[in-house]
Amino acid sequence: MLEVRDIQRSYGKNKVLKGISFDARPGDQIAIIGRNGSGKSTFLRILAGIDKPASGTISFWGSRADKHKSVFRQFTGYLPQDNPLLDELSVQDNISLWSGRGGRPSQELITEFSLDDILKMKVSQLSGGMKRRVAIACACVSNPPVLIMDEPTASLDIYFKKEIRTWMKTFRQGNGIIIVATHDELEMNDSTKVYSMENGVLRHT
Ligand SMILES: Nc1ncnc2c1ncn2[C@@H]1O[C@H](COP(=O)(O)OP(=O)(O)OP(=O)(O)O)[C@@H](O)[C@H]1O
Repeated sequence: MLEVRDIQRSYGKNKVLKGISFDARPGDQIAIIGRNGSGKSTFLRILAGIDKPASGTISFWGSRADKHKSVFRQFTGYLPQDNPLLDELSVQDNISLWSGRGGRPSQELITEFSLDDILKMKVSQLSGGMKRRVAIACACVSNPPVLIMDEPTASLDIYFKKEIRTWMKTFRQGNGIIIVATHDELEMNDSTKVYSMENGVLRHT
């Protein structure tokens, strides 16, 4: 269970988030849509613990995230909008870095994301779609119950889009929660709730 209450954030005089509140339950996919610059990425960074709100609270299964940094690490995987991978390292080294534990990624993760053939390749040698798939694998490496995804399929071809959407459905069927910022109608249609970010607040559509 994820509870978000009255999150506010400004950049200087620019009040970007004016009070964001919602709940999400296992199996939910919450889509956040909105115009460019409306604050979706700002909110997702706060949800992932990368950035701090000026006020408001986030709780994962009753644990207040602002009280303990480890709550974010335990409960969330985060896929940022831009490629978060280190291009000069191999796929395997990127995933190991993300896991924080070193060593080889689990066979389950390798199979799930079809990584076997590319494990030793440098990220710089991969296609954009494959980089996105590896970035999602990195976000999932510690098997988090909540996945925060910032435009996961933007710029992907229709085949990758379909595979990633199917994977997202499977993740939710396993009781995962997905919070996704998107401009993609199919991702909106897949979602259990769609909110629009307008003037710093979320409106149910
Ligand atoms: N680091 C920053 N410093 C100052 N202003 C920022 C910073 N990051 C974002 N902003 C501002 O906050 C507002 C929201 O930006 P944000 O990236 O969250 O929007 P978005 O909805 O994700 O946009 P897009 O759909 O284009 O990805 C914008 O006005 C942006 O200029």
